[in-house]
Amino acid sequence: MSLRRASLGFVFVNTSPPEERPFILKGLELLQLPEDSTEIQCGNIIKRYSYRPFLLKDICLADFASNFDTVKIYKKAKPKGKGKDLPEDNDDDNFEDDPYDTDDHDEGNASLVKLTNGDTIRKRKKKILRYVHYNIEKDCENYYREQLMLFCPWYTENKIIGKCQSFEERYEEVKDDVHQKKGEYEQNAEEIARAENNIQNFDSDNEDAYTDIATCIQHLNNNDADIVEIIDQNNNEDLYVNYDIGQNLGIRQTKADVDLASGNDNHEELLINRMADMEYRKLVQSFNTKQREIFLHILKSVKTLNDHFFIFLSGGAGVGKTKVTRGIYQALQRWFTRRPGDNPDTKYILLTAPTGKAAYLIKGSTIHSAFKIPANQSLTYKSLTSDKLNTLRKDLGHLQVVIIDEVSMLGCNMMNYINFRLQDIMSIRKPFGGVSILAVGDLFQLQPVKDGWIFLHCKKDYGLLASNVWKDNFKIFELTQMMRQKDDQQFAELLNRMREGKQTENDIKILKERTINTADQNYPYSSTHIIYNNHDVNSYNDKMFDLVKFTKITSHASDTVIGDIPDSIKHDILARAPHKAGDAMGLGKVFKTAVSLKN
Ligand SMILES: Nc1ncnc2c1ncn2[C@@H]1O[C@H](COP(=O)(O)OP(=O)(O)OP(=O)(O)O)[C@@H](O)[C@H]1O
Repeated sequence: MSLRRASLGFVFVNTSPPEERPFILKGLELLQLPEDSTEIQCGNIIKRYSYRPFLLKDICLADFASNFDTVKIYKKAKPKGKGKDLPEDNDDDNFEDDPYDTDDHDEGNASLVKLTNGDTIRKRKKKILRYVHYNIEKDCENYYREQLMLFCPWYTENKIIGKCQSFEERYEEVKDDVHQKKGEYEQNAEEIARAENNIQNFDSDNEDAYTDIATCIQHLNNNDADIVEIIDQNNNEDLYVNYDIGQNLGIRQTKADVDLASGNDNHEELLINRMADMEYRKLVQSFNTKQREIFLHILKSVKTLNDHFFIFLSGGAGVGKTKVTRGIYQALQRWFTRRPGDNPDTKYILLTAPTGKAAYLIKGSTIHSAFKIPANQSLTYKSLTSDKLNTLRKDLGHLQVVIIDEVSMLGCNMMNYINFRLQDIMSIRKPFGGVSILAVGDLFQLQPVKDGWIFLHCKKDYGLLASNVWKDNFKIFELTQMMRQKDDQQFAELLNRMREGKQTENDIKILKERTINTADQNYPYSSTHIIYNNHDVNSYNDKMFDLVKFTKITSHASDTVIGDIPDSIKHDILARAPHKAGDAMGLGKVFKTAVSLKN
């Protein structure tokens, strides 16, 4: 289960050796440090643990990280003027490293614990603990160091080893305590490790082991059989079936892979947050020649070139752009997290789209949210404050590839904004900060809203004088083979002819035959409607609402400000809340719905 959807929170402790741990630089307070000070890093869990007071001397890092959160102390101050003491966007304290863990508090709360560096923590609901998980066989010293670091109390990290010559030796001295403490966090850890080992060394002798760990195997086998059928329908079946993506990606070929290639599949990959290996391989095996070409080209660029790539993957409706993008995303995700100890949550690739709906369809993020671009504002580039930039760097600092779907809806000013934002995040003055871009879409489809086409010169930020990042950098790769099936295919071919203005008289006739008037008895009210402007959308929705005979509900929005802050500030915040739906990201004051209506 993805931990993002669990009811418990989780915390990741980076147990890599100190010299390999990334850190976040302090903001403006750096300027106030003495010249010879080396205290340039922001706080983090491990540092805070070493600052714990005597009262917590016996707790280990695992308990500390899992049980305690940092809190910000809110000093009650009398507001002097309108909006004067509104909470600020930036917190000028030492908690930039855990922006989502912090909580506001009054001074003098007895449940708070003060650390020796002045920070404050508070006991909260226990969180699930995640850490690097070194492999005892491949990296045993780091394995033992990690166990000691997490499950034995310490104050100075370089003294964890004690007087011993190796971490293993020290571990032997305290292993009973470590086991006991570890058991609280990892129940059945040894059995799971054994099962994982079995899966990796899968052979015919223990193939039944899968039924113990995955009871849904029969259901999956049935699904797989369907997918294999699709592969079999392909004219070049040998070519695809024998193509082994594993070799290309460094994934060892297992007995299960061989079985899969021969259609005899019974393998289930137990991985979190990504497509199962088996499904992924089948996806790649089903690519046609051109799809495979672009897929391999991108993989090769990532694996062999030090330089980045800018590719525009285009093609008409139904040529498989989305399908190939899914494959590329999965392949890159595996490539970037292939080393043992790589944190699977590190963002090396971003899957984005210009609108919420397009982002939802690819299970990605909108460009606005991924790059913290303010909505409803002019696209003149604004740098982030150093605190916000540090937070974003922490999240996206390892970025290697950005995939932008439905790129036709992305305007030239927005493209410019992304270019500058990535340069700021990566601190590299090269196009897109040295991050590769895969733009996917069809410029004959939807065009940008309130922005110019991507290939035009933008009019902001001296854009008319500058070169155009799209024209200067991007190379086009076009998919041409229509892959839609049966009835869909005929219609998609018609659309593709229209796309190029080459529609026939018969095409026009077919389209005209399909027009229907609202006065018609068979008018399909429940079909999706595309309406040109918001005003007509609202009238249509009101009409539908009136027509519905089932239970109707009308909700009126009411804005409230909660929190322990003075009333005058609450009023100020409320006064700033937008009233029009257009200013509130489409959220109106009245929401109407009814049983049987869908939005
Ligand atoms: N190599 C393939 N083998 C079998 N089916 C395929 C292949 N490539 C694509 N398809 C199928 O063709 C259909 C269209 O694919 P996809 O949605 O990826 O195309 P698209 O170019 O993104 O289309 P659109 O621009 O309309 O969104 C899907 O049903 C997909 O599963």
